[in-house]
Amino acid sequence: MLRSTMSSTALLLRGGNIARRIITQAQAQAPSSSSLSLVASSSSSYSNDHHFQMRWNNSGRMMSNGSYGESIPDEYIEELDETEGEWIGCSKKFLAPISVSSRGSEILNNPLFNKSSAFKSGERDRLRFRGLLPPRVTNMQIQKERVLQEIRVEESMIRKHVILEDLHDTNETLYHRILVDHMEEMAPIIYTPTVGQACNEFALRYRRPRGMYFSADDRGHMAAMVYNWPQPVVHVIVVTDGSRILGLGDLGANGMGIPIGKLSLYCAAGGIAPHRVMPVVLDVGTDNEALLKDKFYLGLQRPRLQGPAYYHLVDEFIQAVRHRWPDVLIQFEDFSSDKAQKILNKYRDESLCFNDDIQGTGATTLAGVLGGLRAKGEQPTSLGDQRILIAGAGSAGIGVAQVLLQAMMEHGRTEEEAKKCFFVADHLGLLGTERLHKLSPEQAKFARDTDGGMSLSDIVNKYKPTMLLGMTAVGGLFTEQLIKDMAKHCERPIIFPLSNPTSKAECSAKQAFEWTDGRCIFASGSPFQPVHMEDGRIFHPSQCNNMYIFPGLGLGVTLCGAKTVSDRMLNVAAEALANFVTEEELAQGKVFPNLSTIRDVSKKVAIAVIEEAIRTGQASKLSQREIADLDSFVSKKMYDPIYVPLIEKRTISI
Ligand SMILES: NC(=O)c1ccc[n+]([C@@H]2O[C@H](COP(=O)([O-])OP(=O)(O)OC[C@H]3O[C@@H](n4cnc5c(N)ncnc54)[C@H](O)[C@@H]3O)[C@@H](O)[C@H]2O)c1
Ligand SMILES: O=C(O)C[C@H](O)C(=O)O
Ligand SMILES: [Mg+2]
Repeated sequence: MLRSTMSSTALLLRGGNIARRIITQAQAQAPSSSSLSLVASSSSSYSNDHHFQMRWNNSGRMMSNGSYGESIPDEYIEELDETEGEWIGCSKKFLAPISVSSRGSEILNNPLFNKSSAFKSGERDRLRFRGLLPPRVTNMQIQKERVLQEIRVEESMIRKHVILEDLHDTNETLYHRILVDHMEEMAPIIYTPTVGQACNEFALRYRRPRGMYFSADDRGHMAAMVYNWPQPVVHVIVVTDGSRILGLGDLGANGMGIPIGKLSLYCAAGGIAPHRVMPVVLDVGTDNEALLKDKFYLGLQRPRLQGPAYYHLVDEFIQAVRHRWPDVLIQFEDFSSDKAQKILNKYRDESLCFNDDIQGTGATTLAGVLGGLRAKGEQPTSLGDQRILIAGAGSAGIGVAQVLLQAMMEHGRTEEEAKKCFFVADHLGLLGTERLHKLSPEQAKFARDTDGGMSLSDIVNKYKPTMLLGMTAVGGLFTEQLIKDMAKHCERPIIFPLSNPTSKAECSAKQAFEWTDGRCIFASGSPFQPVHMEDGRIFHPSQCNNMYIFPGLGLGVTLCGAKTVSDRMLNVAAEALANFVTEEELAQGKVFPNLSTIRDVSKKVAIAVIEEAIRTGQASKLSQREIADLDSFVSKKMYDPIYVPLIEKRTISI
């Protein structure tokens, strides 16, 4: 049964004694290293929570183990081919099987377990679906190539999105593999900007259920409803009430596309296992006239709940999920700004939650700004010397202002000094103290004593800002004149039109580079193609999107057992992201790392967040051993989409 050479060894491990035999063999062939590790990992494919690792030294003594102690349950070994269980590189990673309670067509129809044509012959017999699949066995590589081919010949972004979401509904492992391996190409399809169109057309394209809906008609039932969710453990929830989907406004229950897209990134970029996430829509109605009349719309066709009734519904939802999953991270997403900050303020100190549009965007933008300063040859301390014009005083604009202010204070400025750096404007012009009574406490902090109501162009000409950040959801707001005026006063203006999707960007990358003669430092919320200037120069625009922060932040807080998300965590996350940008990238005009590195970025962000949690005594879940080597702890916990051998539960349980 046991193959004798390491290179081709691929074994389904089922016994402690045999495991030792494998190790002995492996040792014999191991390079000069003093230890060799056998990692039996079900975390790699299905969860972050079952994982064991054993190390033997060269004399055959076990050096360390994981949660399963010294021996693996006494079963037997079965030969498999390389794609089922395999030794990977010199880390000699070995995949343990997953035991599943279903079999036959149930498995084929379960997107978490389905491998489609890649089910091996033995597995087809073992799980009793021989004959239910076409006979030829392929592998994941071939499957991936087929899907990529299908996506690449398709020109329409929304059709590409549909192809990928169909795959998401049928084979999550392959779906996430494709995202991990081709993040730069796939992110704009499954996430921003295409997810905006997917939300607009959500009801029209609705096929299979994904996520949970808690509606105004479910009041009083939510504590019971949460038990309808099929997974016993959930680590991350992304919830929206659909009231401000990207810059597209109130899309009601159609907003479900956003939690789905964000959670795909949690899995592929942040290494959270797909069965540990739950997308949620709170359907409190909609004030979108078109949806109220749309016969295909699937949400409640009545005006939105307001006032206490609204907040009671939110509260019932929070209590319900906390009751079933006390440690779950709740990410609030795309709530309209009048509600977003209030909800965050209510829950942030008592439970593990954060608002991505306020805090995630703040941390991401801080990282981009620090990158911009580096590109200009300036130190982070010079943040407090900047003049920052923020167009848009909603949750995003004020969230960014708050995080930047905090960072300035960390670099030695007083709050009063730091506040002077900001010029925050909304649709009525510069926030001024004369309208304090109409501003939220968070906005009021940035109101200026003079020039209240001043227009963007007058602010630029009078105060000569060094940075222009757009979070207005007004496409084209940054006109040629405005940008040219910026560039007149500042050698290298930082220009970030952050509104999404692309149609709402305050200006395009091409416009910003052309209007500043290539001098600006640019990043946008939605992606733009490289800009080819007439003189032959090529600029590579960066994407300043909160996807660089939330997956790693979520991974960090859930792994370490943090009870809350602190401001410092966001700050260290931003610094970790900023430090990830290489000199080479900066030289190309980029202030964010390539998306292809996002898993490494998320890991660094997670480690920074965990270190902060350790510092403040919040890392309740971690052992000393894990704390001593956070890098390998986090790496091992990250979900990696690969096919793992499946066996029937009654035969073995590990
Ligand atoms: N890049 C990212 O990661 C990211 C993150 C969060 C939000 N966003 C985007 O930011 C945008 C805003 O989000 P929000 O939640 O703050 O929305 P919001 O509607 O609450 O805020 C918009 C703000 O823009 C102001 N505004 C409107 N017209 C203006 C004008 N002509 N001049 C100046 N200000 C004007 C409004 O008064 C309001 O203060 C959205 O498009 C969203 O997609 C991007
Ligand atoms: O969803 C995004 O792409 C970023 C942000 O959360 C937004 O609301 O625009
Ligand atoms: Mg958002």
